[in-house]
Amino acid sequence: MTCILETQGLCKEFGAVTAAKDVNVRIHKGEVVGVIGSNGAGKTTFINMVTGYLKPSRGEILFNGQSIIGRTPRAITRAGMARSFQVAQLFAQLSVLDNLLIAVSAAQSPFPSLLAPMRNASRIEQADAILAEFDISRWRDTPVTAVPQGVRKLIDIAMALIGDPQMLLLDEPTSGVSAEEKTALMDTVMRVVAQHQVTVLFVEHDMDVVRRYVSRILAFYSGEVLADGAPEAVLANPRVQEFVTGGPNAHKRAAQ
Ligand SMILES: Nc1ncnc2c1ncn2[C@@H]1O[C@H](COP(=O)(O)OP(=O)(O)OP(=O)(O)O)[C@@H](O)[C@H]1O
Repeated sequence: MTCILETQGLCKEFGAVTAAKDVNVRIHKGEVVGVIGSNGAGKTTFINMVTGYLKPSRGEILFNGQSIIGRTPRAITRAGMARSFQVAQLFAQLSVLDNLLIAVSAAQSPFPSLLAPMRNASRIEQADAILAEFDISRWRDTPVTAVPQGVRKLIDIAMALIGDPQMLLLDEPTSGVSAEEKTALMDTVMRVVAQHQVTVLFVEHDMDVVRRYVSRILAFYSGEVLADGAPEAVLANPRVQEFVTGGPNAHKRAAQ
């Protein structure tokens, strides 16, 4: 299997707080990896370092074998690694189409000009195509403020996919989305990323979602990788049950 992303001895301290401690991870092309961990375990810190939003205190990050330490988020996106955020980063007053046109324009030009017309036929065609892939074309001309939370999440992920990345990092794609909507949302996301043959790493708190979609789990605790492997093995790991999931039947107890 070809390694697409590797971290070596990745560390991050915020004053006295250790948010990442000697994180060594190898992600292979085509994997769908779930990142789990309780609040404050270091999941977002890991994603922020890998995507250039946060400078590691120490360690190395290789994307397709090349060091990306010190590169800007924009340079990392252009190299083929895109991301979405816990809270969708959208222009709320603009229509869904206009948000996508901004992403298309940014992906086409390294220095998008404010004077260049954003609405040209080929850009609109590209934006319409991705809306159709995510099955959200009916929201095309609606301002983002008026669309449901689940659709906002899809728009954010659609924007990340515009530049045709090789790898996509999703920070809590189902946060803020109702339990009933989660499966439909993730079914859509996984269908589209499979069509684009993108390697995916996503942070998720809902173990039902994790079990359903991932081929591998990375479990974080206190800035360290506590377990890394097949979902059944990681979720059955006593330390993961103690520090991350709260026991084998925690999700059933929480629902009672
Ligand atoms: N900018 C920052 N300044 C100071 N401390 C920070 C900063 N960002 C994160 N931390 C701390 O680093 C640790 C890891 O935080 P991180 O946000 O990565 O956890 P997380 O696993 O993503 O949590 P959650 O599930 O709540 O999003 C926490 O103790 C957090 O308070």
